[in-house]
Amino acid sequence: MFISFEGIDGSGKSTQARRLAETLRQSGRQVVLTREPGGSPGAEEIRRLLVEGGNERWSPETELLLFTAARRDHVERVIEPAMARGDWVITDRFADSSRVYQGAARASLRDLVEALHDLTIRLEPDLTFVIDLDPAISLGRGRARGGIEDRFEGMGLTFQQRLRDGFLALASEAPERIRVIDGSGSEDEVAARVLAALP
Ligand SMILES: Nc1ncnc2c1ncn2[C@@H]1O[C@H](COP(=O)(O)OP(=O)(O)OP(=O)(O)O)[C@@H](O)[C@H]1O
Ligand SMILES: Cc1cn([C@H]2C[C@H](O)[C@@H](COP(=O)(O)O)O2)c(=O)[nH]c1=O
Repeated sequence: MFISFEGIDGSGKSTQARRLAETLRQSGRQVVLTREPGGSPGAEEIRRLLVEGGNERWSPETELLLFTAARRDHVERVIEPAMARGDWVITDRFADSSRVYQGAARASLRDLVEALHDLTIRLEPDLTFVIDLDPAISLGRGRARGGIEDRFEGMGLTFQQRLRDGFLALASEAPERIRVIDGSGSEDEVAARVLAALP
């Protein structure tokens, strides 16, 4: 089973991905918990290029190519081998992040995002949880981690609202794969909603 967690910056994806992995491990399953951009040594190097780039270093097209190259390596080196072993794979972000951040909210690269995905990735999660949260709340969960996430968070409330709309639009296009989880309330409350939405 291949599961992705998606959503705007600070919505609680990493927390919920980790909690689901812990719950599944407690029930005896082998689980690989991973993330994007990154998840494999090569993809983590590409993540550093994106982080160190700052806002001005890469054009939107180059940035999309870097995210896609990182994903290709992650799929080849981590996700597919884990699935071949029969492990569960839980990833904190996958292709829907490119669809929304690069394809919908930031630049008009939607067709290129899909073309690159079809040519080089050709894999979708069995199940995707979009952790949905009002950006006023996620931005309020103030963190200053100094990384790529801050770059997008720094683009403000309007941008984060566009991202949220993008994830909700994707969910309505693929209801068989994507479950929207209310990300408000305590960690425990959100974790219970995720578990209740597992098939
Ligand atoms: N339900 C919750 N209520 C309050 N705080 C939360 C909740 N879930 C997570 N947090 C806190 O909010 C912050 C962001 O959570 P987390 O890192 O899980 O989000 P994220 O969506 O993975 O963020 P990013 O995409 O920016 O990496 C963390 O400090 C985390 O401890
Ligand atoms: C996979 C992927 C990610 N992004 C953006 C989304 C976030 O702002 C950062 C990653 O930060 P996180 O704290 O690790 O979630 O990168 C993107 O724009 N496109 C992508 O494909």
